[in-house]
Amino acid sequence: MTQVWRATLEALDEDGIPVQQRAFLSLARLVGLLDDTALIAVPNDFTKEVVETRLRERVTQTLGERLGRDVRLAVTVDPTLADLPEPEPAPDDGHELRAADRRQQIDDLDLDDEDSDSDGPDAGTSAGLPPTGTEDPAPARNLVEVPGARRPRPGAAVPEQVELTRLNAKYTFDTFVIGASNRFAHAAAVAVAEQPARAYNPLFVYGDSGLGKTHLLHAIGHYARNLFPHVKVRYVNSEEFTNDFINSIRDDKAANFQRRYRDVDVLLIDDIQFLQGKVQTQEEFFHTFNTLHNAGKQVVITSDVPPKLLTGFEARMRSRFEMGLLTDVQPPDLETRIAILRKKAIQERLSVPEDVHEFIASRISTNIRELEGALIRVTAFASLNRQPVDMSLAEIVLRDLIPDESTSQVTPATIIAQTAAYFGLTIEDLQGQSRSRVLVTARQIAMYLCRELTEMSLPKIGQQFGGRDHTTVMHAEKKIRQLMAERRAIYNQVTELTNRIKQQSR
Ligand SMILES: Nc1ncnc2c1ncn2[C@@H]1O[C@H](COP(=O)(O)OP(=O)(O)OP(=O)(O)O)[C@@H](O)[C@H]1O
Repeated sequence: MTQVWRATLEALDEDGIPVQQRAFLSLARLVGLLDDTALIAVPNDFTKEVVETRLRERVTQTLGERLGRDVRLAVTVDPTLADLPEPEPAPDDGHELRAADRRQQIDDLDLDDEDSDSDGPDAGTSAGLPPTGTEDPAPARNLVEVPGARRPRPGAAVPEQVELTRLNAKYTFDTFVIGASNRFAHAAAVAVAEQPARAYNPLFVYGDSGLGKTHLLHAIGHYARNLFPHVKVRYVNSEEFTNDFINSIRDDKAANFQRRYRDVDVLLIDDIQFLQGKVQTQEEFFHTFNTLHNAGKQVVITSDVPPKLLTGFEARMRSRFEMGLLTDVQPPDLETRIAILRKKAIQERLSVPEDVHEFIASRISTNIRELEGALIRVTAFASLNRQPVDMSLAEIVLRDLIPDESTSQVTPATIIAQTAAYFGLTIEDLQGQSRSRVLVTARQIAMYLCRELTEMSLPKIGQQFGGRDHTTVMHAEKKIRQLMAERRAIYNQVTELTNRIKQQSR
């Protein structure tokens, strides 16, 4: 596959393809072929748009020639392609710096990540070129099988025409720690995956933010697909469902939309509370739900509250949600929190002594996302300072950690305003389209902090930043975590900024 793609690019080069367009193609990977459809993965929506519009014809023709048959292109976004190897860490830059110095620090880091912000066509880099991608072809991950498609091999994928969606590879039952707080929800989720539509239908899982609902949904999808390779699974956040619905009306593609959601065996719908008050979308979901349920297809729903407390929903909808099994997830007890940290440390290959796990688990009790965030902070600090992870280090890093209750007062407005002030930028800068290195990094830090310090969903955070896509927020979170582990300057900046925001929000 790699060779065919390389040959295609070489042929396009020889053909005299403009350098800008060539640069976009260097970010793309040929990840699979199914019948006459070639699946191309690109790192962001902007590259997808360019490949699908300006480059489609040339690529289709050249690739077809290399393969000796006619092909069609399907382009999918895989944000992991945007992850670039980083140069060596910068020296210690200290804490007390002015805004201009902080911007300079980012500029000095030699980050090559302008691609990370996958927004509109006017969002090009200063040179008008996308950055170069990694040379290794990244496998398209977590592609979910769809009607008529064969089960994808590892590293291969299925084309978009027959529908394709994503599951997070990390969210499996294997990586899910069972404790008293989630035992019932876990057992119900396993039962549903083992017997879609025959165990409990719908399965409705509710509970506060960061307690593993999304994790369980994805795990159901993975496990069901492993057991029944031909099962068609679709995971969707209810905000994406809403956007998809609105777009389908706008583009007159209602039939496509209905096929996408009704022609599945297992529909996993996350955070249903976001449909609150959206009358038309609810109506559409109601029909989707009924169609699937009547056809003996599985529906799994998550929410922050039980159906009875879902305000802004019609009674007929709430009663549908109660037809199957209701289960909640509770904050984990201390033992479960420690077990989650242990598992996370093993997963991320972090060496963390037992007393540090216990210390972190004792400090953070109500949100597993925060628990993981604290572990990452401690280990990142240790690696930056080339120190072993021990209690005294953990105490220093978590000293300023303000108890959970206060985090609910942190708003995205505070985060954006504080981040702008910290870097000497304007709020419009952070919400706008500029892709200078400093702005991209500052924006990513603000997105990361929204993810860490608020309970907002990815799409909601994206909206706070000029209507950016949820994948941009996901990428920002990952990027900043990675930078914090590798760059002392970024670690210091994020820590200092976090403290300011928390002080401000007290
Ligand atoms: N029991 C568990 N074992 C291991 N990891 C867990 C567990 N529960 C949650 N996590 C981890 O905690 C993080 C937050 O979980 P998740 O996103 O599933 O929460 P959520 O309930 O869907 O939150 P939200 O309502 O904000 O979307 C994820 O990284 C997830 O993998």
